[in-house]
Amino acid sequence: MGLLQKILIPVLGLVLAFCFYSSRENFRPEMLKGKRVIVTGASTGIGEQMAYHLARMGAHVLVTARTEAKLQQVNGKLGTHTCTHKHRKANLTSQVVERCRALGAGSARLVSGSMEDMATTRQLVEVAEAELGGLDMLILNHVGKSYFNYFDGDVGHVQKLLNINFLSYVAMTVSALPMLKRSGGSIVVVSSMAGKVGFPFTVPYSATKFALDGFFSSLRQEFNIQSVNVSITLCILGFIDTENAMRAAADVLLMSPAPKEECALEIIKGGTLRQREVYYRYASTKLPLLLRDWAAELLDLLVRQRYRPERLRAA
Ligand SMILES: NC(=O)C1=CN([C@@H]2O[C@H](COP(=O)(O)OP(=O)(O)OC[C@H]3O[C@@H](n4cnc5c(N)ncnc54)[C@H](OP(=O)(O)O)[C@@H]3O)[C@@H](O)[C@H]2O)C=CC1
Ligand SMILES: CC(C)CCC[C@@H](C)[C@H]1CC[C@H]2[C@@H]3C(=O)C=C4C[C@@H](O)CC[C@]4(C)[C@H]3CC[C@]12C
Repeated sequence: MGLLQKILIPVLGLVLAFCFYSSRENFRPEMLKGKRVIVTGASTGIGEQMAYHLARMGAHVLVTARTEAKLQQVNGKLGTHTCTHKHRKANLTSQVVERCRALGAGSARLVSGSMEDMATTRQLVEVAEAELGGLDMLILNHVGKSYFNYFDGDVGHVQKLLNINFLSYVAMTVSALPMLKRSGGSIVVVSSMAGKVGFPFTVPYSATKFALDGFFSSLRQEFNIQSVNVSITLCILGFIDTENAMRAAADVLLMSPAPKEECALEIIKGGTLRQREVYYRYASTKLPLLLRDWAAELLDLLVRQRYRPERLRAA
């Protein structure tokens, strides 16, 4: 009996775990060929890298961001295309879009507008319907600008950030759902470790990311009960080396960031395989979360030890 408990049961557990994981479908880039995908917040960072991966895989990509320099580049000249409309619809040439086309995208187009305004979300989805004739994957990735410092008591900023980082995700989902139901498509929600655990210096941002978990994890349950064939993948990311993140936090954090290119690919893989959650990097996100429910104070302490508050920039 002793031998059975010590050796056989763990071995059986390992065999079962191996069978479970190896029976899962493997990712192949061809899975994205011809798929119609929206990537929000794709002018920089992880969103930009996702657009390039999707383009290489032959997807039809529709990228969004506000109208800023990088997306205003027309025919190689920065800022020559001045925009008089609040929301420029469809088919604008941009740096990111140009590169997507060069990389082999089925098609690539830009729709710009601020996600602070819920009317924009509806317009974005309408353009997708008109131009792509449907939608297979909605990747919600954009985030509004915030500060990396002690909470400053600005309630208006929390509200604004909730609009951009949370409510617009809800509104985009509601508008895109009929198309996603028709295609049996996927919703990919880019969140953060800061949406699972409280970290210092990102109070408003963290609130918006926790809200995403509440909304989309509940919605996933309802989809399941109602047999709605639309997957929801919540992505839990650690520190990633995007320009904005590095500028805000690299001096203060005692940890090395993971590469945005690999991060972008892992998000696409997880969404395509219809995984419930993506953890990137796995070891530095999933493992600390094991502590969260059983030794929360220990996790809080370990986290604080990785911060250098004396290096915060004066607010
Ligand atoms: N980098 C990191 O360390 C981590 C990132 N994440 C998550 O990954 C995702 C991407 O992060 P990252 O690549 O670093 O972000 P970036 O700051 O590089 O990109 C943010 C994108 O959102 C767009 N955006 C900003 N404000 C608005 C707005 N009001 N309306 C519409 N679009 C807007 C920006 O374009 P524009 O300004 O032109 O509008 C840009 O394309 C986010 O969801 C973030 O929370 C999670 C954990 C860690
Ligand atoms: C020690 C471990 C348990 C892991 C800790 C990981 C922590 C430190 C990681 C996980 C998520 C990360 C933040 C994030 O999600 C997004 C941004 C936005 C960007 O513009 C500025 C940087 C910032 C605040 C990241 C800072 C570092 C965070 C808190």
